[in-house]
Amino acid sequence: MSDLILFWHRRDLRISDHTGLAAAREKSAKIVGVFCLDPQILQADDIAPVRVKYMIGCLQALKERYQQAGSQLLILHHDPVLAIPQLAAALNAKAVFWNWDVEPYSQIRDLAVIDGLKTHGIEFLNYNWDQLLHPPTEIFSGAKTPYTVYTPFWKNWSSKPKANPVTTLANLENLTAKEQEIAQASGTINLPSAEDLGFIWDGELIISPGELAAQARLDHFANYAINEYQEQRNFPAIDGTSQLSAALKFGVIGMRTIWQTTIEALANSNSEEVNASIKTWQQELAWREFYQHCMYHFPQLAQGAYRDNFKTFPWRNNEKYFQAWCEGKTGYPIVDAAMRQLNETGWMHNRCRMIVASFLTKDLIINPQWGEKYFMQTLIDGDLSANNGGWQWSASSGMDPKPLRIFNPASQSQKFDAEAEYIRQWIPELRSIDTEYLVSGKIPPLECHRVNYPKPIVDHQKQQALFKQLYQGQKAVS
Ligand SMILES: Cc1cc2nc3c(=O)[nH]c(=O)nc-3n(C[C@H](O)[C@H](O)[C@H](O)COP(=O)(O)OP(=O)(O)OC[C@H]3O[C@@H](n4cnc5c(N)ncnc54)[C@H](O)[C@@H]3O)c2cc1C
Repeated sequence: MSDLILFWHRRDLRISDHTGLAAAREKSAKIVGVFCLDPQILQADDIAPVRVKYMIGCLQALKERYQQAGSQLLILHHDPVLAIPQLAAALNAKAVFWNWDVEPYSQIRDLAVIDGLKTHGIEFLNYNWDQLLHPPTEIFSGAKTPYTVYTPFWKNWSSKPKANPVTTLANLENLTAKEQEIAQASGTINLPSAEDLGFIWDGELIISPGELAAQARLDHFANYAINEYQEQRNFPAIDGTSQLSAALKFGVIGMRTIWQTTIEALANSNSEEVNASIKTWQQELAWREFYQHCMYHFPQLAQGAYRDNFKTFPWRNNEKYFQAWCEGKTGYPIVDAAMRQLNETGWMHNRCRMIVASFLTKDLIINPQWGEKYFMQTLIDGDLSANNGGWQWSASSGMDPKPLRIFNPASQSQKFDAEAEYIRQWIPELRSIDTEYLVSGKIPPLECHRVNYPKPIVDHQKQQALFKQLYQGQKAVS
């Protein structure tokens, strides 16, 4: 058996601050990366072309990083359950390493890959939780159960010491010429483009792919916006958040690196306000981990409502309303601006994600799973755990202890887009309309007609009353 370790990348598209790669490096210098384009994932109906384009860009960057380190990244386009063990066996690899993941599909697939490797007598190592600061097997309540409420989770999670970034790989050994031939004969291919795979995204990528770009984004955020994050993160017209979500989804930047940056920022801070801002950002990072822990411990979340009274909720599911919501044509300016930002860029501000999700579920009374899926079909950062967590929170169907949360689109606009800058940015036909009308959502019908903008498709007051009535009915039957 050779010294070769194949490192199977999935949501860890980088070589710096990578715990799984560091563990492999302790065993051998001959490490070759492999990424498998999984047809079962790519053929699912919840894939966003913009996300595939970003991922392919990250794979291109990862290829270059491997080359700089002296090795290479192999690409497969096949069922990994078969392709990974076959490639490892053909190359006579000593072992296959990868990082563990919380998603139900990944866990089942990984166990099947392990079985395949065992039949070839190939070692494997999969216990690193590289994408999290604390694995879901580490944070439990006093009763030794997983947390279902964020605040006590945060208290426990934040009190634990965090690991430092690990050393970046260098001076690796590559495959021999003979092994290159074997790899090719075993199904490795050149990296296809997103278009080759059938995913067409005509727009620009608003987030540059690759670990160097992610590091630059983190540095920029840590130098500027992090200091005012607590105040500015809520205003969608302001560039006040990190926009690191896509990089975090694909593991293009290490969590330890991010956390260390926050510790350095705290050390350099000279005011209580800045400290509070940095801590608020740390709490957002913890929300990400909370939702991943929840998905690991409660995989049924991926199938629908967590709370019993939402499992049989009588959603109205009006297809026309849903279409209007998707297209940003509901007649509610803040909702429409947000949906158009999503459709045009593949990203949406967090405040607006909450507004549109509340609107879909509480005003249009549409099953949150419809919205969750549409987000997955359009978001550059679409991620099962974070998306599901966000939708269950907004629909009140999840673990959030607050029983019912209904956002009023008008008061959300008045608070967070008081000058209607965000609305005007994303809805060009409304640029000439008075701010007061835009933020209140009460555009006179004649003005709507003049600029060819729809009148509100539903009445917020009536719909929220109806939703509450349906909710009370459900409580009574559950
Ligand atoms: C209905 C809904 C759906 C969502 N879907 C997704 C999704 O598919 N993918 C996704 O990454 N986030 C999702 N979020 C969470 C959040 O909106 C985004 O992570 C955030 O807007 C990304 O922007 P940012 O990187 O500038 O965030 P920042 O404010 O800079 O936060 C830093 C990082 O913390 C994490 N984070 C922040 N807020 C949350 C949160 N509420 N839940 C989980 N993680 C968080 C993200 O990784 C983010 O990049 C969703 C939220 C809602 C309400």
